[in-house]
Amino acid sequence: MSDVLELQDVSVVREGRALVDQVSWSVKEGERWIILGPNGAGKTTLLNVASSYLYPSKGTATILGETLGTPGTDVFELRPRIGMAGIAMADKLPKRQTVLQTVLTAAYGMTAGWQEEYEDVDEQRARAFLDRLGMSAYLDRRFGTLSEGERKRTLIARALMTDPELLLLDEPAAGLDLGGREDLVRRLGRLARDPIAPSMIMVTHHVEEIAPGFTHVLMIRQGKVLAAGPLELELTSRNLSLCFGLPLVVERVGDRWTAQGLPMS
Ligand SMILES: Nc1ncnc2c1ncn2[C@@H]1O[C@H](COP(=O)(O)OP(=O)(O)OP(=O)(O)O)[C@@H](O)[C@H]1O
Repeated sequence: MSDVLELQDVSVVREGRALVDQVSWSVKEGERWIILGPNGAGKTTLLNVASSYLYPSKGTATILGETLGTPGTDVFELRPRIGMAGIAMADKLPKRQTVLQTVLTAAYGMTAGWQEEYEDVDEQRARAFLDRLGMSAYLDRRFGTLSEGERKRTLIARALMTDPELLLLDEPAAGLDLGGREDLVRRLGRLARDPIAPSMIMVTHHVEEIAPGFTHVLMIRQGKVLAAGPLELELTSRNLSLCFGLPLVVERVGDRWTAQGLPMS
């Protein structure tokens, strides 16, 4: 299996502080990773490196075989190979665009613009991805009028539109109600188990949001890797407690995970 992402001793330093601190991590083709960690741990910073939008201050980051900051690497060729769904992207998209337009513009590497002649085949693909994310009833709705959950599902459909080799999801279930979360987890589970779906990395704060089909976990705290490896081996009560800084018990229930704090003595 080839490497989709290979970080070697990567640090991201801002104002003298390492937001990501000497991280070495490799993601192989077909793996589906969860990044878990408390607020401010450096999860989004790490995802920004993986998306090629942030260069390491130290160390090397190789994404889909391209090493950032080396002469042979053109990030403008690399970026369309990476799908990214997160709040930062939502803010860049025009609120007046319809849901279908929002997804379609991704095929042309744009956030806006409806003057282009779109190919039928692209429109069919956009409709198919939106259908897969349960958004068929919203094709003509303006993006800015969507609920949090609907927006998140649209962004995932949009990220899939370029047929990425690597899909990055930044807290896709944040802000969703219980039904919305479970619906999204089910859809992400279907995607994660699809053998032709891209390699995936999902940032989350909650083990309950880990969809079946995800295979590995990276736990970070204060920019440092605390644990990295297969979920069954690394998602333990001990690691989770160290990661979040309080005693936690994690359990696997069927093909899902749940965690809770130990009662105070
Ligand atoms: N440009 C910057 N300059 C200085 N500090 C920054 C900068 N960007 C982020 N930080 C800090 O880096 C740390 C890590 O931020 P990051 O967004 O990666 O954390 P996170 O794990 O995604 O957090 P959350 O779970 O709250 O979203 C935070 O303490 C944040 O305040």
